[in-house]
Amino acid sequence: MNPALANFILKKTPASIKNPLAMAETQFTLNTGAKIPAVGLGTWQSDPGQVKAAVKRALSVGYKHIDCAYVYGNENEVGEGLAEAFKSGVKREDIFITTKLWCTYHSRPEENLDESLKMLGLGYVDLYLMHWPVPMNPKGNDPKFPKLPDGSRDLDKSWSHTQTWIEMEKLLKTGKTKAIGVANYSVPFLEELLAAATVTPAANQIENHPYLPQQEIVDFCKSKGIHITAYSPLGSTGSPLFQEEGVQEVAKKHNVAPGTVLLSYHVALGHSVIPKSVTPSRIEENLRIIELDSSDVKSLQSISKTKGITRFVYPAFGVNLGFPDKQ
Ligand SMILES: NC(=O)C1=CN([C@@H]2O[C@H](COP(=O)(O)OP(=O)(O)OC[C@H]3O[C@@H](n4cnc5c(N)ncnc54)[C@H](OP(=O)(O)O)[C@@H]3O)[C@@H](O)[C@H]2O)C=CC1
Ligand SMILES: O=C[C@H](O)[C@@H](O)[C@@H](O)[C@H](O)C(=O)O
Repeated sequence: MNPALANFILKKTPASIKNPLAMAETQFTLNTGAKIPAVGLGTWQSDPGQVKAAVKRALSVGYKHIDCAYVYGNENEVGEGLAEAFKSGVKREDIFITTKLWCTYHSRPEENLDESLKMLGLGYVDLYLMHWPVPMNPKGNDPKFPKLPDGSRDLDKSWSHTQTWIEMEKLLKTGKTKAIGVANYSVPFLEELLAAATVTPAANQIENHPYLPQQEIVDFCKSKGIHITAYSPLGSTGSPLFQEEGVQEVAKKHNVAPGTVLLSYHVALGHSVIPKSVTPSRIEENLRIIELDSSDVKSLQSISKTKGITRFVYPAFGVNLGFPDKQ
């Protein structure tokens, strides 16, 4: 452990909180039998110029899990950070790397995975996710965000997300990914996928926090053995959930920062969580996970009943993705 961090934890940890770093080392078991670390570093909107240092820092202070995506446009730099971490002794087999298939590659998952692996400088990833269940035109006017003349996203209506999944299943035999999963799947989309699937997704990565509990998809995934990874746990850009009074109350009770509560909440639920930061002190801070009791969890889960539902990430695909708050 980084001595500076150990010192920080010792000084800041009230006696009632048992070893928050050990809590951050929690792992969950996927339906493949592999372990996924509870806490990972997010990399969306982590600028080139910053993300290499962020990845290096994270791995040096104890992160074992990095969340990436082709569409983030920074996998090259994430790869540089990984390479430096490997040089300083981190072992590939000790860390868990997720990346994601972008929408314009739905009919060509292996091609997109190969591009990500090349940029990341890896021979395999631990988890490959379908980023959104929405195929976009692979031959449109932009390789990532093709648009129609009216400005709307150019979707590939000749291809279905279930076909994409069947193509993704084939990746398991290549050894280029250890597991496959989905992201941004609602119950109706997941039902459709499962009806066509031979392999049950290992994970569903969804937006999840006290303003968006998504209990219906969380329960559905649990019933099917699909692990939940919570994205935008702090409310995404600018971490707006730090200002939420209900979160602050629980933070005050435990004498920790609101971020610790927002992250510990998912670990208490048995979910992984992937906060993004490029700020060294925050990267370290986000490894602090405490044990929340059931009354804390209940009070965090009830916040949206009074404050309403807020979904921070909902790209304008122009498609009904089946989430109840968007009907
Ligand atoms: N599958 C999908 O479609 C999606 C996946 N994701 C994944 O989830 C990750 C996390 O979600 P994201 O939307 O980035 O948002 P987060 O909820 O992780 O919030 C990130 C923001 O919070 C700030 N922040 C981080 N830690 C702290 C802290 N301790 N105190 C104060 N502020 C803090 C960051 O600032 P700074 O960096 O400047 O420190 C940044 O502005 C993404 O990076 C990505 O990997 C996210 C969205 C969609
Ligand atoms: O992972 C992060 C998000 O899903 C992000 O990739 C999308 O919101 C993308 O910017 C889009 O506009 O479709």
